[in-house]
Amino acid sequence: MDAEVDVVVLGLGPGGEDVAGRLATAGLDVVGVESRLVGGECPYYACVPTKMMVRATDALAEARRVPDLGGSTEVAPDWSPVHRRIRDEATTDWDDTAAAERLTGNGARLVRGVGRITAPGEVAVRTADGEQVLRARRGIVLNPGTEPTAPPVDGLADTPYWTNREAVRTDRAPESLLVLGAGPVGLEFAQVFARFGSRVALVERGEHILGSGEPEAAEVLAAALRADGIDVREGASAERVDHDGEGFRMQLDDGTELTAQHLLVATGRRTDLAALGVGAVGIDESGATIPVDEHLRAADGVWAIGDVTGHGAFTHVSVYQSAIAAANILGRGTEPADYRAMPAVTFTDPEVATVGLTESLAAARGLPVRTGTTRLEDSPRGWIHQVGGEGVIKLVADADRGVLVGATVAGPRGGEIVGALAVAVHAEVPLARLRGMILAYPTFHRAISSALADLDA
Ligand SMILES: Cc1cc2nc3c(=O)[nH]c(=O)nc-3n(C[C@H](O)[C@H](O)[C@H](O)COP(=O)(O)OP(=O)(O)OC[C@H]3O[C@@H](n4cnc5c(N)ncnc54)[C@H](O)[C@@H]3O)c2cc1C
Ligand SMILES: NC(=O)c1ccc[n+]([C@@H]2O[C@H](COP(=O)([O-])OP(=O)(O)OC[C@H]3O[C@@H](n4cnc5c(N)ncnc54)[C@H](O)[C@@H]3O)[C@@H](O)[C@H]2O)c1
Repeated sequence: MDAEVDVVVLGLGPGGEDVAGRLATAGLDVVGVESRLVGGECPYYACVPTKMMVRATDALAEARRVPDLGGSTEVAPDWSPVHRRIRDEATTDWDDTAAAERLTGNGARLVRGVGRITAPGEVAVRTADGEQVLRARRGIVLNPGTEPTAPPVDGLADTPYWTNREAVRTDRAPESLLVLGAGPVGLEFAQVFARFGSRVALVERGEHILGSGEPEAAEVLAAALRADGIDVREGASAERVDHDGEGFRMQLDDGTELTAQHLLVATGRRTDLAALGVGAVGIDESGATIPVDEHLRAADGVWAIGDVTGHGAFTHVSVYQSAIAAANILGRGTEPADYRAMPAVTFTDPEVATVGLTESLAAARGLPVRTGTTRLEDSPRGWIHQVGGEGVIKLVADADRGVLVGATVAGPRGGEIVGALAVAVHAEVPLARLRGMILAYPTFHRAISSALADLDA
């Protein structure tokens, strides 16, 4: 049935679900349109299930460190509790009933189908029963997220390769796995499966793993992955991929041939803006992202949030933007979006956590950059921790303003340690004040003071 409503939310990822709930709770007539699962990628195929995997692998890794520290252990990895947890606790067998009820419980309506903007203020939804047209009086919020994408490697498209979606659903760790792409997706899965006994090779065409992350952190992580037995190949490109019904064969540009039972393609994400029909509201359909202003406005009566905005493909960004967009739609003033202290954590062991700018990004912006670095294993806590205590803290300062503009922590609990540095970047705490802090002995975060000292050296 066609309908006239206040707001249509097209795509219900973490931000879309949140914005629909906020607007409906505020009394607006809201329809959320979702073609797959309410909640989006994060709870069913991404953050939550992968972090359940990581939790299990961290436990295995710590158990394997016992002989170095205090006794003996016998570790026999078993994927079945991980799979059970993902299927039963995280995703309820990839069923979104609870999320859909949460949405409707907040007063929004749900239309299941593929939506497309057909005119300003108009969304046509292809549902199981035909087409439904929704007219939005106040506006449309776009939260379509991203789909996994594969590079144009000869033969690849004809093979049954995995993306994150198949990898999350697997009921056994593969005997062997090729991972193409060493961004956060490839890195997390490569280590998880290696620690569950898979023979893993990781192929990255960039100069080093971790993409635009700090090279010092990439080096620490690459060493840890190699210690896990992963064949890490940086600066390597796949030329051809074949599948013979049993397994994969990958030809690299240096002539090497790699084989494995499964292939995970983790080379990034894309959104089909033309399929979303954004040209109907004057947005360039050929771009990779939808440009938004600081209140998430993409066009007259159109807001966009989440991965599609290009401000960081993270759940915390999607939900952060949702609050700002909702306030703007409701005519409530808010602070404009501010990404200066954007945090990101790759949940490997060691965790690699960043906030704000890397050294090269800061330099590219023309800032007078100073950096300070310290190794965690040289700190009292790292030395006490011993095995698994390796890592690095790198600080990036704007020398003229005397504040941190970025930081990276690679090490045990790096994602927690970076919280302190995120406060410093966000609040622009003067370096002199930071140096005056008392940091508990012997914590990992106390090593921040050594990195600050190095900043002055
Ligand atoms: C393996 C993996 C691990 C990750 N781990 C983390 C992590 O630990 N921490 C973190 O912060 N982030 C993580 N991410 C990123 C995170 O999943 C995304 O940033 C997050 O899901 C936010 O995305 P979103 O809100 O833009 O939309 P998405 O979650 O992508 O959801 C968009 C929704 O829109 C729907 N949709 C799209 N087009 C239409 C249409 N035309 N009509 C109807 N519905 C439509 C889709 O079906 C989908 O459900 C991970 C990603 C991956 C792949
Ligand atoms: N812990 C987290 O927060 C987390 C975890 C997973 C994913 N994510 C988000 O999901 C997004 C997607 O992650 P991703 O890892 O798929 O993408 P990505 O773009 O971050 O990394 C892809 C990697 O693949 C490499 N690559 C591309 N084409 C290649 C080729 N032909 N051969 C070899 N290597 C190739 C790239 O150089 C890059 O290093 C990220 O932007 C991230 O924000 C976040």
